[in-house]
Amino acid sequence: MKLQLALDRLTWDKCIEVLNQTHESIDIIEVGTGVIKEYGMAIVKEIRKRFPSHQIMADMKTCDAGGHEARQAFNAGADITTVMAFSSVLTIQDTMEVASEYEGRVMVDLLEVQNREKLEEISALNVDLVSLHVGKDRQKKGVFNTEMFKLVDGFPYEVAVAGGIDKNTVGQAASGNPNIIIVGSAITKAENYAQAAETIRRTMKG
Ligand SMILES: O=C([C@H](O)CO)[C@H](O)[C@H](O)COP(=O)(O)O
Repeated sequence: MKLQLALDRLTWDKCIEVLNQTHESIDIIEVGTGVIKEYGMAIVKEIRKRFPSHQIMADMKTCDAGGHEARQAFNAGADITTVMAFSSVLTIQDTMEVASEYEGRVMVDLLEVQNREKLEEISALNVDLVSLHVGKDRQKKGVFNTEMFKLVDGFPYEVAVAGGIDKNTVGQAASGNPNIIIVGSAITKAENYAQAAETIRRTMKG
């Protein structure tokens, strides 16, 4: 089970500061959508340069122009890019094709998806990695909970989970045995980033 740190709503310097203090506790660095909107692919390139042995996910949250956006992410040094499950199948297909050209991966973000038909539809596109995700705004009504695993039950996907997970809830999230646990604010808003990341990592490993 891997720990992915999501860098969201942070300045360039703060992203680097948080990573300098947490890199030993995390497996995957997520360059968040808002950070990419602020600084473009330059920040993905910078993080690639500074952390050459970490996996990097560019959270592009692509919903159209899949091929183009995937190319942007992989050219900048990302290993994984994201595409929204509600996008056209053609967008997901184009994203997948470019990923295979770069030997990269695609995480399909299931934000707001509630029906398993969508899961059937994307499995025909060779998608192998999805995220069960409670979005930032939706978190006002509740964070990630284990009921959400039902959506992917029986499908062969690798699964990531995200949405307000912290040191108190990471054990519960880990109980569903996801492949990746994504944590953002619980680390980036902590007083001591290193300690917060290490506590979460130790708790999820049981
Ligand atoms: O993708 C994310 C979300 O849409 C924020 O823009 C986050 O990376 C994900 O939700 C994890 O962050 P936290 O919810 O702060 O743990």
